Amino acid sequence: MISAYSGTQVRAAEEPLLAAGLGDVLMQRAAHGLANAVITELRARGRRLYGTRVVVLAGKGNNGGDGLYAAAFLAGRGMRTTAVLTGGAAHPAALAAFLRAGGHAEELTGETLKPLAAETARAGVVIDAILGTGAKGGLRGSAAALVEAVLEARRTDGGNGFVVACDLPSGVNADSGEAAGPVLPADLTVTFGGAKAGLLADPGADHAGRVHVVPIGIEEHLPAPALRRLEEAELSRLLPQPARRAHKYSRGVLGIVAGSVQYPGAAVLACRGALAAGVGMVRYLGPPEVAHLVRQSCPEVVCSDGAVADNRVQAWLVGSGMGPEDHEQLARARDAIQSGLPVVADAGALPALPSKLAPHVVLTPHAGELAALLKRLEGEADARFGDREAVEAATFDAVRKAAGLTGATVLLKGPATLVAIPGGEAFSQADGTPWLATAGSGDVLAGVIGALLAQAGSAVEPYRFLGMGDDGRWAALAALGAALHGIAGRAASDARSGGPITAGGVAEAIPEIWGKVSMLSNSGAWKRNSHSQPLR
Ligand SMILES: NC(=O)C1=CN([C@@H]2O[C@H](COP(=O)(O)OP(=O)(O)OC[C@H]3O[C@@H](n4cnc5c(N)ncnc54)[C@H](O)[C@@H]3O)[C@@H](O)[C@H]2O)[C@@H](O)CC1
Ligand SMILES: [K+]
Repeated sequence: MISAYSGTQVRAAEEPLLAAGLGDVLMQRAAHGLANAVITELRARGRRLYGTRVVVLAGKGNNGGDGLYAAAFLAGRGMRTTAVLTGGAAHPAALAAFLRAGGHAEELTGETLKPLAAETARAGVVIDAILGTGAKGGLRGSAAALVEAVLEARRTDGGNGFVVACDLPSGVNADSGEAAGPVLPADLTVTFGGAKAGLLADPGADHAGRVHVVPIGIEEHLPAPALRRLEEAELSRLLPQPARRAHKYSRGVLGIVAGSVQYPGAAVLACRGALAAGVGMVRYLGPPEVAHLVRQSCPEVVCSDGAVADNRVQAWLVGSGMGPEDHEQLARARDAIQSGLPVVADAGALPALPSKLAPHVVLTPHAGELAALLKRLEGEADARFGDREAVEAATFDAVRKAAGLTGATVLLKGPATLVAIPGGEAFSQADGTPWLATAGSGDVLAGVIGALLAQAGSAVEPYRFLGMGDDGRWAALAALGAALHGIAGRAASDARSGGPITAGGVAEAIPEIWGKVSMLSNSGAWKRNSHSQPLR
């Protein structure tokens, strides 16, 4: 699991070591980690160190100090290093070490801005160390102008140097991932002590590139993370396996209220997602025309046009492919949401939610749907997240706000899918491929999460190892669903040499992904499925 922290959490964890006079030691560890990452990257690209040009953009704080010490180390390895001092001053000891190592420093002024931007754009390696966790707002003034000029120079002259962000891309908010000003997108972010939450939430995640965490000795002082990302070991642990004496009802029955005469395919895809994700049985409730199509495509599904109360299920999925005119389906969706059972509320169910929900209700909006929901809840006049762009500019804040206002677990779909519960605990999963942005993909995801809710029952024990409160299990299941869906999408595309995929193709890829992931033990070794018989 990747654990990510707010800037404040990391700074608090540094406090005891700073008080013990270890500030410079921490900085040296960070700088070594950064320099080593640059060397590893150059070697992986088959580039020699000696003579390669490095430009470090160094702010006046400790982030700039890390960058300068790292550049000093690289200068010692024969790299040609220039420091651009963006804040009119620099960390004194780090600058002295950099100059001693043979580095060359330039002040950023109105006159030097253009040539320094051109030099940065041409450099083989750029270390972005303007701002770190001490940033207040985005890049401003001459540092902002420099980054804009570098971006422009790269656009026009095609510079393709490798950009490494020191701790986080400068101007990205460490807590939220927001970027109020220009940002130099990184190929790699080398972050210290623990990942910052803003590196796992868009738009910060988009700017961060790959994220590499360098331990610096503060780890034991870190609190529970602000954001978690499940990796294969946790996914393997969370995936349910049928008991030897399981029957279809004990394995979980999912009721699906989805699709409409206008969008019948959504019902089919939600059913296919659910069937692929291990549920014992799917019951479909909807208009006869849609039920007919569901029966044709998924003969495993039991269809009816009856009432929610007449169907014994362990969880519901409601809303995919439904519109405001589908009164009968919306009435069923409301009944399901009020049943007290775990529910996935998707698409058409989102505008019709009751005002107070609980974390066993999992909302699955995309950015546009989340904006509409927040606009309704916050009131049009005060809405900070009035449109899709506002949500996309601050995804982590938006999803936490929605969880807080509704009381539900909220999953915001995107390249980094975020899941939050009202208490603030959250997950970020980025397992997929941009090919997943295809019609019907969300219906499959809703089906997968519904299936996981149906299989989970009310048990809390299997989730304890995540170190979250009991309500966190709903978010964990939603994150597990997002991960399965993402990995399956990637596998489906890989099977076509990286080509496009369809929503149906994602559903088809899920069982094999499930099998592969569930056979990975926590130590990363292969294990036997719990239901398989020992071979003698
Ligand atoms: N505190 C520690 O013990 C450690 C800190 N480390 C590094 O230190 C960084 C944090 O250092 P600092 O607290 O000095 O903060 P930063 O280096 O992030 O920046 C602080 C400086 O930038 C200015 N500033 C803030 N917002 C600005 C904006 N929007 N535009 C222009 N200037 C702005 C501030 O006035 C201040 O002078 C971390 O990101 C990490 O890289 C590491 O060396 C590890 C140890
Ligand atoms: K930085």
